[in-house]
Amino acid sequence: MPNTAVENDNTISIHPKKMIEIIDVCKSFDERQILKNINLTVYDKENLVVLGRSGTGKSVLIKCMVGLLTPDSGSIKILDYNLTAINKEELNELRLQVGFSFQGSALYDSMSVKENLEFPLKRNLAIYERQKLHELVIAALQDVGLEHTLNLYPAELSGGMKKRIGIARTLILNPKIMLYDEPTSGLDPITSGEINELILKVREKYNTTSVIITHDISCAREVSDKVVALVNGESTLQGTFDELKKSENSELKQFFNY
Ligand SMILES: Nc1ncnc2c1ncn2[C@@H]1O[C@H](COP(=O)(O)OP(=O)(O)OP(=O)(O)O)[C@@H](O)[C@H]1O
Repeated sequence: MPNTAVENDNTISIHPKKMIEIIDVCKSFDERQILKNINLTVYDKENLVVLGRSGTGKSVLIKCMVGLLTPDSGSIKILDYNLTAINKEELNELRLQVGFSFQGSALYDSMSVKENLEFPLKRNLAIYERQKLHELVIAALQDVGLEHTLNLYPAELSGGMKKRIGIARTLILNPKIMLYDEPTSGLDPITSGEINELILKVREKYNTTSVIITHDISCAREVSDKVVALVNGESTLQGTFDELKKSENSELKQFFNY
């Protein structure tokens, strides 16, 4: 993790930069409380995995982090933006710096891979020059090892390829933070392993800070610096993968023994 060194007389103190800070976030739907006092901090270039069973509120949490849902209480600070007091213009600025890789890849079926990748460049960065678009699309495809799919359509891609193209489409805007929602769901173990490698490669190349939402234990083990387990909507279990593996919490034990 890179640190900011602050020199003060003869002493050097090290302050890792906070990229995401979530304090006491609660969210309910009707009478049902999904998130209960969630607290977590993600530092620069850190990979935080949010681990939890289906329906524990992992996607609700990630949606709160990009302003798609509003928490009932608590605060969310991302980069220098306070999401609980953000205006529309600032939210748009923030969204340019936060790449959200959706669970289902969210590719447009009627567009080729090339058109899918050009879309955010045109819409978000107003880049229309053909040569520039081509260079950026090829570079993003090279990053995920899929240059040869340029003219294919989503229906012609495997599940793993779709996930990679979804990541390329997010990376093309050069975000500071990557949010991955279930990056390995529905994939075989070998393809999942390739996606895990890609997540690590993305961090190295782009210096991204990442939040990875998953219920895939192998993914958590491979990519995490830190893990937060959501159990009954609470984030009380936090630590490294090995620390959480030793937890006596019965739900977490079942997870690790699965
Ligand atoms: N917009 C919504 N309105 C009402 N209930 C919702 C809404 N979004 C999510 N929920 C509920 O919140 C709970 C948590 O959903 P969420 O999608 O966050 O689970 P998850 O942990 O991501 O599960 P999975 O691993 O299966 O994707 C579910 O019971 C879901 O029905």
